[in-house]
Amino acid sequence: MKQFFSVADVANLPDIVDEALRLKNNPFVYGQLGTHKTLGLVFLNPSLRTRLSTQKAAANLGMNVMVMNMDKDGWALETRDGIAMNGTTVEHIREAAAVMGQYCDVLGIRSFPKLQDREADYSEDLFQKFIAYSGVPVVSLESATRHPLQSLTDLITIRENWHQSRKPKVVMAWAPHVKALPQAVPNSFAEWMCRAQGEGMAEFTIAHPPGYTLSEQFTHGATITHVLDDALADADFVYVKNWSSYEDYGKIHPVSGQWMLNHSRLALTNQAKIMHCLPVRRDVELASEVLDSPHSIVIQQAGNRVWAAQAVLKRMLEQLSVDK
Ligand SMILES: NCCC[C@H](NC(=O)CCC(=O)O)C(=O)O
Ligand SMILES: NC(=O)OP(=O)(O)O
Repeated sequence: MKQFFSVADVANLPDIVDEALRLKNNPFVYGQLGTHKTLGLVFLNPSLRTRLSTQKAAANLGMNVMVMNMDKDGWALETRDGIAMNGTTVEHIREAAAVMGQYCDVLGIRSFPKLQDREADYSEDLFQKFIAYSGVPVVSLESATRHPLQSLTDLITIRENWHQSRKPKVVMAWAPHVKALPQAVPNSFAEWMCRAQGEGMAEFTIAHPPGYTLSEQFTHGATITHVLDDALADADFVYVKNWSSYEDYGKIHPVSGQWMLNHSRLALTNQAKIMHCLPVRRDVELASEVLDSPHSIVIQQAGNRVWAAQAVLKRMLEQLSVDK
């Protein structure tokens, strides 16, 4: 594996899920694989889970890790070509990424969308330039349009919590929020679940209010409804997430009806397990009574971030030794 940006970078979905679960049972079995290899984690936005779980995964593989909070500690980064840098930006991504590639064998980068210009965000310009100029394998720590380490984690967590022979019904339910959030997490979850559905691993439904349709490139094959209660009927897993509008890009539209999942809504489901990538705003996105109930698997889900990251880094390290 030379990059981890989308589900398309995974050749065999069941294989990587199985491998992550084997690593969970036996975390240190590849403890020498990363000896004398350095992982650089570059953050242009805040993070708790991604930062700590990826560091821990790398440590389990014997790697050294360096973390750079580029937004706070780095020089202001320029990504545009063909302009004189006579303003506030100090260092061009051409040099910055290339220099980090000199110090690191694998790089991870987190870069959220600005939510102002859809075409610019969805071009993934910064991420693609980072890959192009760093010259080393790059793993997404959440880009403008996707969060693949989260989505792999989500698949692992569903697998761990499903013991029946029929396919689980997985519902991604839009939830309210006070500010405009990226579509990266829901795009990515949809992209991974549509692939899983295509491979007979699940049935996937998305429920959102009118005006919150995601780009079809991520949701192709999913059942989509504007009626939350219809979606919740017989659901085995409910993945709660807010996102801002893709159509009226980055905007929040007023919604009618009650979209926050609470106990009475939960009663419509098949005793569903409740998932959220976190951080979650209690009693805005999701009722505390649900978060604090045995239905919630959000902490287990966050814990599984380690094994997703470890499975991905392991594959990148194996590729490095092939390319050597
Ligand atoms: N990495 C996980 C989610 C990150 C981001 N959430 C946030 O920015 C929450 C901010 C707040 O609640 O103010 C998102 O939804 O894409
Ligand atoms: N779920 C997730 O990516 O969390 P952080 O933003 O804290 O890394």
